Amino acid sequence: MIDNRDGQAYLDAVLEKIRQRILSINESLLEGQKEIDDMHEYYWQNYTEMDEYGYENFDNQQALLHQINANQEQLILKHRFRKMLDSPFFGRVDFCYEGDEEPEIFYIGIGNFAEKTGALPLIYDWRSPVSGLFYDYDKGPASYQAPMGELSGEITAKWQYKIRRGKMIYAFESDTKIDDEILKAELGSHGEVQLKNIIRTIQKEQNAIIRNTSDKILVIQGAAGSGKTSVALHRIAYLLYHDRKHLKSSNILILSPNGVFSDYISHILPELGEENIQEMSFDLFAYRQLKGTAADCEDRCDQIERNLLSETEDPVALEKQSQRFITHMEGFLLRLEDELMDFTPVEYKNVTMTETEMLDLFYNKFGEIPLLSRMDAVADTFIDEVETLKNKDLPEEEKQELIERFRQMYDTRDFYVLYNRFLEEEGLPLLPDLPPEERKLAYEDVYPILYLKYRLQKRQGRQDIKHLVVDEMQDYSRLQYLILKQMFSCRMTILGDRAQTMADEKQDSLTFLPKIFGKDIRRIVMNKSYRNTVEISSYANALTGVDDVELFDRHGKPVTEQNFASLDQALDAVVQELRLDPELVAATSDEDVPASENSACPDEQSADNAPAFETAAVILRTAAEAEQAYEILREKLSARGFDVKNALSLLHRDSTTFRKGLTVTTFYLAKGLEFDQVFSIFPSKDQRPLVRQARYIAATRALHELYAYEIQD
Ligand SMILES: Nc1ncnc2c1ncn2[C@@H]1O[C@H](COP(=O)(O)OP(=O)(O)OP(=O)(O)O)[C@@H](O)[C@H]1O
Repeated sequence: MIDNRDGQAYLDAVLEKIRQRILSINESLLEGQKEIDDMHEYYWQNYTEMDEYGYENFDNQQALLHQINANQEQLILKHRFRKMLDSPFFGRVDFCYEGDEEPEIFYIGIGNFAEKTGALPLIYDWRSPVSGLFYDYDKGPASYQAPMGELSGEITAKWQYKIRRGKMIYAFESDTKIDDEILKAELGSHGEVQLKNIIRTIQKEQNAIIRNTSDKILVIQGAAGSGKTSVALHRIAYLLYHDRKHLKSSNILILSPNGVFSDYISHILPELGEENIQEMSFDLFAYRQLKGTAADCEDRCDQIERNLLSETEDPVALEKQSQRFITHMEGFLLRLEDELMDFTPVEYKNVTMTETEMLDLFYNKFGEIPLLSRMDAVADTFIDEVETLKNKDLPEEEKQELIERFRQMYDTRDFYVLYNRFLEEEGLPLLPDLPPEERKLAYEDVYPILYLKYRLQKRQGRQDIKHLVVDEMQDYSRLQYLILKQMFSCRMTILGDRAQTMADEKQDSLTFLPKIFGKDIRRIVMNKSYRNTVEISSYANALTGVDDVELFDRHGKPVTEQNFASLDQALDAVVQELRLDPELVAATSDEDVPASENSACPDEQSADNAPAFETAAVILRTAAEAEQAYEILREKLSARGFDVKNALSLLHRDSTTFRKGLTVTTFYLAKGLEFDQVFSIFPSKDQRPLVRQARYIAATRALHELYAYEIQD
């Protein structure tokens, strides 16, 4: 019997059990492999004599598949247990059930662990019902939702542990939820370059979102750095754990802003023991959907660059984003029902469909089918009639010819042409009259045309997707949400921050989302910010007048504000202030980083003993400015012997990976990411609202140090 009252003794005993379990998995993997080899052997020796109907062969195949799956499961388990050897648990709750005298002790870790399958767990997965106690309660009365109903009692003790490479680094009893000192140390550390998993320190309000299974559509408005992305990913891990039967990782889709962001978050789910999930940008999806309509489409980056380079936002582009435009388009769609059609009777092999018959089918029987797909249904009816009367099937070619004759009754089936008609009605400038292969759509036209397509043509909804995550919700227009609603009828987690809108005016999606999705929506606000130090948050919030954010009490170096005559001089200052630690940057994995550095909270205030960082970013306004800064930095840093090849990168719109070291990029590509040190460089005379937003986005990317540089020329 293991003594579970002493954390250290429990650690030693559990580590031993995990090792034993891994050994026994190794044995069963070997046996399994032998079975597979034997089955192959048997097949090759006997396949000529197997029964002619293939029953035996089928049975063999099934047995083989079964064994391969069993081995696969064992391998996954082994992988999890090997990870647990590093840190088997991080928390403990002593819970005395109502009516009991003695508390039961629950250790909580990244996954369940029991001596053998079906035995009582020695460690409970952080997502298990009982683990909710750890995140939601202090010492005292508490309850949790078990499969058989709510269980109440009292928490008599709560412990927090840090274990690394199997060694206990600290263990202490705490009576607060998740001790602030531990959270401070976690936030102050810089041992990981991508987004971290936060299971050790999930906060109560975050836990409520992660474990919410009752609301169909959760909309989270969260301040910069409040943990929205982290919470969304932990929520996915939780949902997968709780509904393994119905929900697979392939049923979840994340709409993410770009490839780099996808890479930045890609390791979290595997780290939490789940498979990775599909990610896609909405712009790429739209581009694919409009392939036959236009050769190319602008994306969001093009649009932002265009806005940045012109003095004012284009009023026509703004009009195309408006509610009025959508309402008018709905009216246009209604009128098309009549205006698009030119019905003529069809006669084929002595069978005739009159105009009256056709009108009846078109507007009554098939009235529910989208307009541009409806004629196919009428054509099918006619073909059926011909086949019945002639008592034979028509050849495929003749059928196609007939369908084509029916389709000719549409004035046009080209969405681009239809859109132009709508623009003409609205008195807006027309798109150039070009063949599809020469058309390039401006960003503001992409989604209206896609919307026309979806309203006019039968489409395949994504029935395979059961949960959709939309990150950076403030960057999607009303029309984009209407399209999402048409495509997905599943559960959704939609998250974003109105303060990080990339337009002249802040977009509060919460004002129109309920109108689109109706009563299924539950709105949650997260206004405590964890990423930045108090100094950085306060500075950033003052930039755009954000005043409703609660700051986590972690202090650091004051923000450095400085003016320079040129970009070149500002970059000299960057080179001067850059505190990247070559050892940390060169380390290829967490293992390579000395434990003390990996876990330490850097002494951010000490000038002599300046902290050494792993990531830094120079964040600028436009792509051209970022490219120029990158080239200048390459020269300056090379001259100082900096490893520019491995530790300096330009992050551009087509980048797909997030790297350690110094990153040079624009504010809109830095969105969602974070860096130990940030140098934000903007032209001081550009005080347009969009560029003020840009400064805010850049500033809120900084974890520990922020340098706000302005160029005066
Ligand atoms: N409970 C927590 N414990 C430890 N770290 C946390 C916690 N919540 C958030 N963080 C940390 O705060 C930082 C910000 O988290 P995240 O990127 O998920 O926030 P966000 O709201 O999506 O930010 P933004 O909108 O500014 O991109 C990350 O470093 C994350 O690890």
